[in-house]
Amino acid sequence: MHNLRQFTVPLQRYMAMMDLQERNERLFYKLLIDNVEELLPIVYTPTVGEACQKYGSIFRRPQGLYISLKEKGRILEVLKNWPEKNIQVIVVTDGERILGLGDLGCQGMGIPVGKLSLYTALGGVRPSVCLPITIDVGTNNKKLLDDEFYIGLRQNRATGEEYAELLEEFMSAVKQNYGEKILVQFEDFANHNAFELLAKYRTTHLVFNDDIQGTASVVLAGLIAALKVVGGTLADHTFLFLGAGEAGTGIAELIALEISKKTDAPIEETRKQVWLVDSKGLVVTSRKESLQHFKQPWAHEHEPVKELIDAVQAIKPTVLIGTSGVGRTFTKEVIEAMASFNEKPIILALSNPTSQSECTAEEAYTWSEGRAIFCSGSPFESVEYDGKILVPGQANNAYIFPGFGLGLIMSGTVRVHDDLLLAASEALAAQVTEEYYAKGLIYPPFSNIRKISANIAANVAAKSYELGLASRLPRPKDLVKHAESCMYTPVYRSYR
Ligand SMILES: O=C([O-])CC(=O)C(=O)O
Ligand SMILES: [Mg+2]
Repeated sequence: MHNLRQFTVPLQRYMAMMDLQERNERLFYKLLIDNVEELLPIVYTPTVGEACQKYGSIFRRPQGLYISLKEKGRILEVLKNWPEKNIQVIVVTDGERILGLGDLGCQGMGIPVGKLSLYTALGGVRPSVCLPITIDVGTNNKKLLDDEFYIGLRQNRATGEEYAELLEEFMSAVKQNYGEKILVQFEDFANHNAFELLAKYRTTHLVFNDDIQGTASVVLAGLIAALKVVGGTLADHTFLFLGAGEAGTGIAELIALEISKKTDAPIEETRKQVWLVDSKGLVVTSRKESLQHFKQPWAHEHEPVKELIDAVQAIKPTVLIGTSGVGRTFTKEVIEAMASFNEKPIILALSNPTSQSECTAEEAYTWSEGRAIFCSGSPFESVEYDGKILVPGQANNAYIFPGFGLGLIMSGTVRVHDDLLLAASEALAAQVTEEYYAKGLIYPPFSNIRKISANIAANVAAKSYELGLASRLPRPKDLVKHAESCMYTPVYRSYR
């Protein structure tokens, strides 16, 4: 840590950490676990975003497996080249929508690498069973195509049948090589592929889309916890999203599902409490024909509204959630409006990395006179307002996916069911203690993440056994203990 702290530029720390991961894996994980709050922003959001943007020029050696269009017809063979034979989790991207940074092509590899290092550090999944994969079908990022250091195929993205065939070959090769219970986490695919891939493979493979389902589970957990601070039930709230992509519609659906389960109202009804704004304005019935299919369930009866501020005024949400990937869109007017009709407005600026956040913590607190319950996707420092220190929460997927994955693996779960996501949310929310509520916090600190992950894993596994999706029998009696006993822990002997 002493050496690492000599570097003042976050990207240099990132590079030093990547070198360490290569040179001494145990020390890498020991450091990451013992200094998680300090190092998470380095190996993960926001620095990993910058690393992906500059991946070509900071490249030293490949950290994962690249599968390109050129390997079509030989993907199984390529998988067999990876030195580890026993793989349990794959995180795969095609780099088309890296965080809120857009198409970074092959340089998106930083994301699967970073996510899997959190599987190990936060969720205790052994490093040797993790495989980062980037599928290279080209990039439409002109700047990268012209960059002499770009590491991927220099062509525009393959689409349509060519793309679908490559993905199909990949998914079947993965199952053939690693078996039925290999967990495949889709990460940072563009909307137009993400929903389709999830729908296509969720019935035949153990797949999980972190941007749709992981984000949803984390945000739902925060909202369940927030009820303790603001009162009422989820059903009493009205939700407005800016951004109707993977995160927005994924969160919206899980909220509607949870309310439906709690109130016995049909989901078609509970969806009406959730409103989405996309780049063309409020998603309303009159736009239905022209909407992409994943937005259609959210087209409600309302006159057209173009601007976010007007939608906020018209809908009067209690919860405002930003998932647009576009920074600085929660303006002073928007936050002030939220604060004018809510005693404690819940404001979640989820877009990553920090540069894409819909507003800063300071803006949310200042413009709401210190009353907002604010969380962001990427971390923000505490803010002093009116003599008080206000601590923003980080509503980041990293709370859920490592524990969620551990729960699936340790129970031998064969398919991901939405109820498992709800189980993960409830387990995370249950980790927020009175002490945190009193400070207005709706997420526990990352310093407790290993314990949190064990609890999430246990609750997910319990639900999986209950639903008959878990193949590892007999079911352990104490699932929290079992989760802890499964977790990889880098230990050093003390000679003192
Ligand atoms: O990586 C993160 O911090 C969360 C995430 O999945 C994304 O923004 O795509
Ligand atoms: Mg992502």
